[in-house]
Amino acid sequence: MARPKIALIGAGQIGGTLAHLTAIKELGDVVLFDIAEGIPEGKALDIAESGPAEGFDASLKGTQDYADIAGADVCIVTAGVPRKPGMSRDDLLGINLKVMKSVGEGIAKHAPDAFVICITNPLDAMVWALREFSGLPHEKVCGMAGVLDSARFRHFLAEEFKVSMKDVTAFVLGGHGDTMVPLTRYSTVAGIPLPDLVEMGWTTQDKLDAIVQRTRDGGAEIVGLLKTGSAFYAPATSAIEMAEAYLKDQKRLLPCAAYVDNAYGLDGFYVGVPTVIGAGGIERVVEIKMNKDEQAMFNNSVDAVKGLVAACKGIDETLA
Ligand SMILES: NC(=O)c1ccc[n+]([C@@H]2O[C@H](COP(=O)([O-])OP(=O)(O)OC[C@H]3O[C@@H](n4cnc5c(N)ncnc54)[C@H](O)[C@@H]3O)[C@@H](O)[C@H]2O)c1
Ligand SMILES: O=C(O)C[C@H](O)C(=O)O
Repeated sequence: MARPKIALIGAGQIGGTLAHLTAIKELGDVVLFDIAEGIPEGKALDIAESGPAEGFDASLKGTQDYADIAGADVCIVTAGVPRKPGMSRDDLLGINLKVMKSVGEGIAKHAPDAFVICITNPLDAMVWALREFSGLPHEKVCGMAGVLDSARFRHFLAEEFKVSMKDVTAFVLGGHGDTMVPLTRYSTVAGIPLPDLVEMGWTTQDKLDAIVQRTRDGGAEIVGLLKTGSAFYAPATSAIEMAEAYLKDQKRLLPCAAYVDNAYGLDGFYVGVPTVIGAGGIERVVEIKMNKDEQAMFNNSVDAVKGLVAACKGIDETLA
């Protein structure tokens, strides 16, 4: 049986890391696409040359031709521009919307059966636009953010509690922006919810609040340190977790930006929610019960994404 084909649209910091992880984990053969001549070819060759020492079987090809992604099983989209210190993700909307148009058309023409994971920011609006431009089924187009934001939350919690991050679970829902919603009641250490851990004296409410805020600012913290771009190791690893869930039909329950219809009070809208990812793509949107405060934070986040989607429609009339 042929190996799965993974097309990576964008061969920058995340694209290159995705290619490396895909090869090391032997998820399939890789096509790295980018408009920058030489970059995808150079990264593909460099990673391929690491194969003998690492011991993986995967072919890697760099290209500027969308025809090379033909028949891809998975497309992961990072094409576009990252933010710099002082910018918000939303400042990228105009420039990256144009990129989503060409990428959506390329995927529609050459890989219409692929499971598509968008990473480009501002995430929730870009995944919506990518789906519109590509015309692919909603369950085959999603965005990566919740896995990353939850991983950051888990890391900070594991440090605070001095326990293995393997035992920490967390859910961050809503849009991937300043309004994201880290849900403390649904985040646990080995099944013990965070509010109980506060009562047990493992931490204080103030410290937990600070960790929640650090999670919300997680992307900006890395941008402030790197200065020339944004995070790429954890984002790539998070997207690979989603791609693997699809390719191996794992039925993982992962938070991601998915098309929500008839749940969470939404009627056909992309935002971060818990989903089940398997061979069918986004097989299920899981509607969890929220209390009044959680619902208010979620609604606030949805409103922020609605504003960005409206801005997209204002820029490109084919989306209106
Ligand atoms: N969703 C998330 O959680 C998350 C996390 C980190 C970064 N991001 C976003 O991911 C995107 C990529 O980040 P990065 O660090 O890899 O950036 P990068 O600048 O290193 O790479 C982007 C690549 O896209 C290419 N590109 C630009 N226009 C293109 C087009 N029309 N077609 C194909 N390729 C094109 C560029 O040549 C470049 O190589 C940014 O928008 C960033 O904000 C999102
Ligand atoms: O913060 C950014 O600009 C990149 C990404 O969205 C992140 O959360 O790391």
